[in-house]
Amino acid sequence: MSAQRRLQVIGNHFLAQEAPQPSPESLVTRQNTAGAETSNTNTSYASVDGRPNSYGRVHGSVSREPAKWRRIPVVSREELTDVIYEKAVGEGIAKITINRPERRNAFRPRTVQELSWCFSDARDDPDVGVIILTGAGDLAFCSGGDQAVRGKGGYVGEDGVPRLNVLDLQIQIRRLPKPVVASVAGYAVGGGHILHMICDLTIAADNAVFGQTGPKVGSFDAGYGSTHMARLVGQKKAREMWFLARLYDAQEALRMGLVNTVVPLDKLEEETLVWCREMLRNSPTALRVLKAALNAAEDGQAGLQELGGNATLLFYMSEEGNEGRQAYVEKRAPDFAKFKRLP
Ligand SMILES: CC(C)(COP(=O)(O)OP(=O)(O)OC[C@H]1O[C@@H](n2cnc3c(N)ncnc32)[C@H](O)[C@@H]1OP(=O)(O)O)[C@@H](O)C(=O)NCCC(=O)NCCSC(=O)CCC(=O)c1ccccc1C(=O)O
Repeated sequence: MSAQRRLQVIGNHFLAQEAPQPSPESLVTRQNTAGAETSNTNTSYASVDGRPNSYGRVHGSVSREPAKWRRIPVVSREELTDVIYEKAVGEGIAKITINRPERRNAFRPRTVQELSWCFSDARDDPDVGVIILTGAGDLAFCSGGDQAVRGKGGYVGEDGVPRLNVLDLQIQIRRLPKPVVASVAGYAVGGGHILHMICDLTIAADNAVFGQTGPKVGSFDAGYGSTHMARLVGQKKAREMWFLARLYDAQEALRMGLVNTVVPLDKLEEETLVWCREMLRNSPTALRVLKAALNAAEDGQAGLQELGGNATLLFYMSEEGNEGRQAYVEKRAPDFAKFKRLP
């Protein structure tokens, strides 16, 4: 441990002991003004006596400071028009913003293509540990497919080809080996609702509105959009959401298990950053394998392939895995006998 880090840890220990202790009430789940449950926004950990436990003493609390965003205007050699892509300076957070507020951030094929490029960049960047997906402005996260460019076989881009390329994007987010957090203000409806559901976590502003509109406009998602929804909210509620195509406010979405927390609109980015920073403190491999495992429970053979890929990655990083490769390169028999067969 570096001297600087050691000093910081010792400092945190004393700070935690000497700082005014949060009251037990501030540590438990609170009621917001609407009377519904919101998760604690203090980022204190629950503790038996209201005092920070040893983890809290060592690590201190998570910063609520705004991030300093660096904009990346060109990705995959393409200038972004429909999406804003940013990375937080000095911390492993990437933010991808759907930027068509005049259409409530509806996506057209180009939007989806740009989102895919950004997610791909964030996946490949070893300094990025968590990715935020959000929408420009306060009125919408995303209102789904842009109905103005919907043709007979899908959404039509400049090349004139009809596409449903958002389905590929859903799979990309699902399989991305880093947490993806939806930060939702305003409407998350139609295909936009599916995008937030496919993200690993959803932080909702108190003005957020959720729901499927497909059956009202002649569309449906019989893939993740319905089956993953049923895993989140249960079969009855999923059928209600799709068959009636009603819209639900943020508190209702929280009660249904569609979102992780609800915060005041002006705290949305702050709270999203806190959740990201908290995850960034944790083992990236643990998060990666957990995401793959949770996916595998739902995704059949494709999910097992993803989980299996993680097992292979870890094996390639092990001495035993390298002994096999090294022996082949050196044209000798591998000595696997030296590796213990653990129970
Ligand atoms: C989102 C609204 C409820 C917001 O209402 P409001 O605040 O009153 O704003 P408006 O005045 O309605 O909207 C402002 C402006 O934006 C235009 N707009 C909004 N949404 C869209 C949209 N989706 N497409 C095109 N344009 C949109 C609106 O027309 C206004 O423009 P003006 O020029 O000022 O008139 C409300 O806007 C609303 O209900 N929007 C439509 C929501 C909707 O039905 N979305 C499509 C659902 S279907 C879908 O997303 C399928 C997606 C898909 O590709 C798919 C297909 C198959 C399988 C899976 C998928 C998948 O996505 O997963």
